Amino acid sequence: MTATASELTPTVVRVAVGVLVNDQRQVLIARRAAHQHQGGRWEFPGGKIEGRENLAEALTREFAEEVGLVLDIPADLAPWQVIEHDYGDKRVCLEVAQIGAYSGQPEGREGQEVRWMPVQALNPEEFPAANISIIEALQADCA
Ligand SMILES: Nc1nc2c([nH]c(=O)n2[C@H]2C[C@H](O)[C@@H](COP(=O)(O)OP(=O)(O)OP(=O)(O)O)O2)c(=O)[nH]1
Ligand SMILES: [Mg+2]
Repeated sequence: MTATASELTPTVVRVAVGVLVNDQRQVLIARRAAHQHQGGRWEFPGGKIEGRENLAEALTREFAEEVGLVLDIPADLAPWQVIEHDYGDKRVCLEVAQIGAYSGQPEGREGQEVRWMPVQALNPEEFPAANISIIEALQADCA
């Protein structure tokens, strides 16, 4: 029997991820809730790209919902990195963007821990495995 396209191509979840570095070379991170996929690990704020959203729209919505920040980013923001990763239980494609400007004070709007972490202190082992190339690039940039 011939396999259907959906059997051959497991769903890849598109995720918008925002990397926000302040002028003290600290990056905004949040702790994923225990019940979530990759629960307990630190992440860069973001989430699933919904419907017809583009990257800027998804990041704007997620940063408002999750950390209460208003982003000042171009509507046609292009990803800095695109990372496909297969966790075994879930396949993701992270569209990672650097956030140039924002307003507001970050707070965990969903009860999660949120903090500014010095870029050089980021430990890849505390993040989802897909994040390694993000952390390596940030640490090289800020070295
Ligand atoms: N936000 C974010 N997600 C990441 C990172 N690294 C990484 O592998 N992921 C994965 C974990 C999840 O499988 C997926 C993000 O999905 P999510 O469940 O947080 O999406 P969401 O914010 O829309 O949350 P929800 O409403 O569905 O709970 O991407 C990261 O640095 N930030
Ligand atoms: Mg999220």
